[in-house]
Amino acid sequence: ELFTAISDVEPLLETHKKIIDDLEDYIKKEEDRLQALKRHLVIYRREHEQAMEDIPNYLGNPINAFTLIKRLTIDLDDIEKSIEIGTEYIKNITIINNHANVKYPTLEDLTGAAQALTRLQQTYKLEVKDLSEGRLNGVVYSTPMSAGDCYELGKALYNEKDYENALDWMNEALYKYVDEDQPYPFSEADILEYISFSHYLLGDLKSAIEWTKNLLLIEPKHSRAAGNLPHYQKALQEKELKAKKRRKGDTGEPDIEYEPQAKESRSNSYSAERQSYEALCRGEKELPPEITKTLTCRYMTENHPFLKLAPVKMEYLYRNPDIIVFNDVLSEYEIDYIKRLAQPRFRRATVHDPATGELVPAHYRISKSAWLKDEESAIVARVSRRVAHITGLSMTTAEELQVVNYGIGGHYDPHFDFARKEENAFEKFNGNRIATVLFYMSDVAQGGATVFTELGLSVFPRRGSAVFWLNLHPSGEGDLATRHAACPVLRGSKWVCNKWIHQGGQELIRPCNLEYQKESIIRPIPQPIEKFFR
Ligand SMILES: O=C(O)CCC(=O)C(=O)O
Ligand SMILES: [Fe+2]
Repeated sequence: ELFTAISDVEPLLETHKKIIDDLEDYIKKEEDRLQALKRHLVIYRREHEQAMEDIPNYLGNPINAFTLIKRLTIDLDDIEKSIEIGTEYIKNITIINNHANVKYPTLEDLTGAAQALTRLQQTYKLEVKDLSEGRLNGVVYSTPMSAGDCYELGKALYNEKDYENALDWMNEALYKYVDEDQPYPFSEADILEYISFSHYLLGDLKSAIEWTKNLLLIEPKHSRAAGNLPHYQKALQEKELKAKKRRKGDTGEPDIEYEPQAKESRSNSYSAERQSYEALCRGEKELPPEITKTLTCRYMTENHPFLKLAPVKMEYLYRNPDIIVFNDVLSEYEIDYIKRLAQPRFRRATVHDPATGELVPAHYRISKSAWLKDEESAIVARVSRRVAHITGLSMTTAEELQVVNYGIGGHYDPHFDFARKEENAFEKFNGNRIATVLFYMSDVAQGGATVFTELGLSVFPRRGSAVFWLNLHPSGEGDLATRHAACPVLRGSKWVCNKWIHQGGQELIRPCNLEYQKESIIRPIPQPIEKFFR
């Protein structure tokens, strides 16, 4: 027993002190924990209220979509961890247990949203600073991103080996972290470590050394940094030695050096098509006057007797090859109906992975789509009939109606709609895709144009209109000038549906001929429609 001698009790005071310290420490941690949870609650509440004010507008903003996914993945994990270290009582109300029936995004979703943001950044030349402040093209659309948002975004990109973009976002995270004074599950040193390691992986040893030194200044005992520094320094020395030797011409090695990829060299290495695509997406290219002066518009009454009663507004967007837009060819009712029918069947666009033979999500095409049959709905059949009327082509071998919705940063890289000879596709359709009719079922607030990379033409979506072009020359050969793409959606949601018309059934309507040059799509009309109605 200790109490019998005061001297023996004395050590108890130490224990006592320890308990005070421990308890203080524990309470401080609990308070921090509750503080962090309260902070999450405030953000969730604030964002939810904003979202409910105007849901499509809120979710149509890529930054809001990203931060929503982040809140439901990374932040939710954080909250859960916080709660787990709490009492049994709190454990019993764990969020996930109680809401098993609601949807949660996955970490893949977070990565996807992060990649979408960098795609938008690159295509539309957006600055990290603007995005992180919630600005798109000069207008503020969302609450600024926090240091934590930027950090998680940087981390997702880093994990996808996109070190350039990871660096930009980590730098932004650092900038915000210093000002924010928030309890985060990561430290300033963690950000600095990502920055230095990204520099290293990009081959920029000098910057890697610089940033590792910064890290060691704020956390001198950081063991990985302390280990990496001499490694980087040695690598740099060797590299400089090699460079010196090479200048003298006595390395005996081939003259190749791994240089850090500068930003400029990155953008210069883009293919001409990529550059054309991005400029067109930004709406920066204008058609030359030789083309624009040939572009006319009129009411179309030919191709089918029905059009005499209901003429269609048609406008040339390009001549030879002819790209035509038909305005007001889908009604609001039809649009809503088609969207509602398609949505429950949506699947992510997939491709066959040649290595595994499995269907994997296609990176060149980020969207969800579904197919609708004429037989299942009078509305779908009506749309097919309308396509027949306005194009004058037979629908006997056309594909079903494809309905597509593009998500955050959704896009479709440059492609042809026709199958190349070697692809051997479309046998069951009696021939190649002779024509495309692409209906727009939404306006798009920013981005989302359909662009023709060979022609230098951008078409910005207009709800209810349809673009039409022939993919094949009269000889049946694919027309390379029809190469086109769907630009990433910057703000808003893009809905389209399309009808692909095949060669089979057109033998008498558009007999093929061996001339390579394509003729005009629409036959000349005898009289303008206005005369009928006057
Ligand atoms: O959505 C667009 O603007 C173009 C879509 C497209 O080219 C396609 O689905 O083949
Ligand atoms: Fe296409």
